[in-house]
Amino acid sequence: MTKIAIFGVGLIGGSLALSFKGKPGITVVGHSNRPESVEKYVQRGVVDEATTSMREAAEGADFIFLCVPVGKLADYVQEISRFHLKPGCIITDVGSTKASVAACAKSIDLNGAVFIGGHPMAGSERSGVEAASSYLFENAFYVLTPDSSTPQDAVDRLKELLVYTKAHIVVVDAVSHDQIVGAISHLPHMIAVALVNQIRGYNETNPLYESLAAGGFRDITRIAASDPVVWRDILINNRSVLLKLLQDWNAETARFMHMLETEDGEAIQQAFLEAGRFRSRMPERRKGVIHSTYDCYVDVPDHPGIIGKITTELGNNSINLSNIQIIESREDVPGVLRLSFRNQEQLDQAMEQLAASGYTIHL
Ligand SMILES: NC(=O)c1ccc[n+]([C@@H]2O[C@H](COP(=O)([O-])OP(=O)(O)OC[C@H]3O[C@@H](n4cnc5c(N)ncnc54)[C@H](O)[C@@H]3O)[C@@H](O)[C@H]2O)c1
Ligand SMILES: O=C(O)C(=O)C[C@]1(C(=O)O)C=C[C@@H](O)C=C1
Repeated sequence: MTKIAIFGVGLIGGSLALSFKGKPGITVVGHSNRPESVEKYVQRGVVDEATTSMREAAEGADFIFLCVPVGKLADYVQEISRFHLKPGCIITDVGSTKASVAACAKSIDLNGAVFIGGHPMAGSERSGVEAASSYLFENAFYVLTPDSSTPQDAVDRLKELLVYTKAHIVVVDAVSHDQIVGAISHLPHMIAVALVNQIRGYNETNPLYESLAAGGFRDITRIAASDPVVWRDILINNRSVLLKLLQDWNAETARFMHMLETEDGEAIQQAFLEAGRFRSRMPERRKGVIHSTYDCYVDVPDHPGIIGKITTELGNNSINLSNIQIIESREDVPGVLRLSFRNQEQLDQAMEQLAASGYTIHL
């Protein structure tokens, strides 16, 4: 039996547990300090067993996944390495920053275990085990950050296990990881939060800001609703990278200020053109909970019960939705729903069914 221990069965830990659970020869054990959480994990069927004892979860494990906030990773590595670990046990983490946890693992005696940093590049603004999904990592990149002293057979064993996540494994060094992920994930989270707070300020004196906020504002600010503790830890941990990135960001906004001050329409057009070209090169392949390649948009009258009506109609025809999202909903005007499916066939069937029922569908 391969024993997998998961510390921190939240969005990411729970999604990993669901990817592994029920696979041949695998048993998944979840850990939480709180007895009520332990009960919840088992009741929800996310893990095979759960315990409040760190020792019980860690000892005998072939793989240990640390899925707690970044600020707690070093404590967990230190605490776990004091137990009697199975020789060759692989300790890995899912933290959104990699350099500090790698340095911590390198600085202590792991008692025969091997540490390999990891980071699945998929997630959501939601948190907790309630948001976990076995599909979260499908088609996403999953970064591993071994260094030159990491035994190759351990890296291979971890890669073999991660096949169950259906993610694409990519090996990057920890420092480059923090630099790149700082730019494509941490900086956007700061910008989204700053933007929402800016508008929240205006809204205090005029609530029309909130009412009129439509697709553009929602698209760019979804991640502003992310977990405060998780993001506090990420940003503080990667602060030296982020301070430099914010300087570059200030230079970008200064460029816009200059274009406006000088009424330089050509430069504005050029900025949109270049951004649009780069953006369109990005493949729409990150499915996870939120992203799906098999999406369609449905115009719906904005009245109570419409979501239930559509889901029932699809369910009655054996068409399974993977996600449903309200893109736009305003008083007295039609709203837009994004419907996501797991494959093209289900999408085609749904579009046919809903069109036959008189809905207007867009791709
Ligand atoms: N949210 C994302 O999109 C995302 C994506 C990839 C990686 N990550 C990383 O995954 C890790 C977990 O994030 P998540 O989104 O699953 O968060 P989450 O809040 O859903 O889960 C965190 C888990 O850690 C536990 N925990 C243990 N000690 C804790 C403490 N002191 N404070 C708070 N929680 C504690 C919580 O009970 C919970 O089970 C983080 O290191 C994060 O950087 C997050
Ligand atoms: O999709 C989201 O909501 C995410 O924030 C996922 C996201 C990202 O920024 O892309 C967030 C943090 C990670 O560590 C990896 C992925």
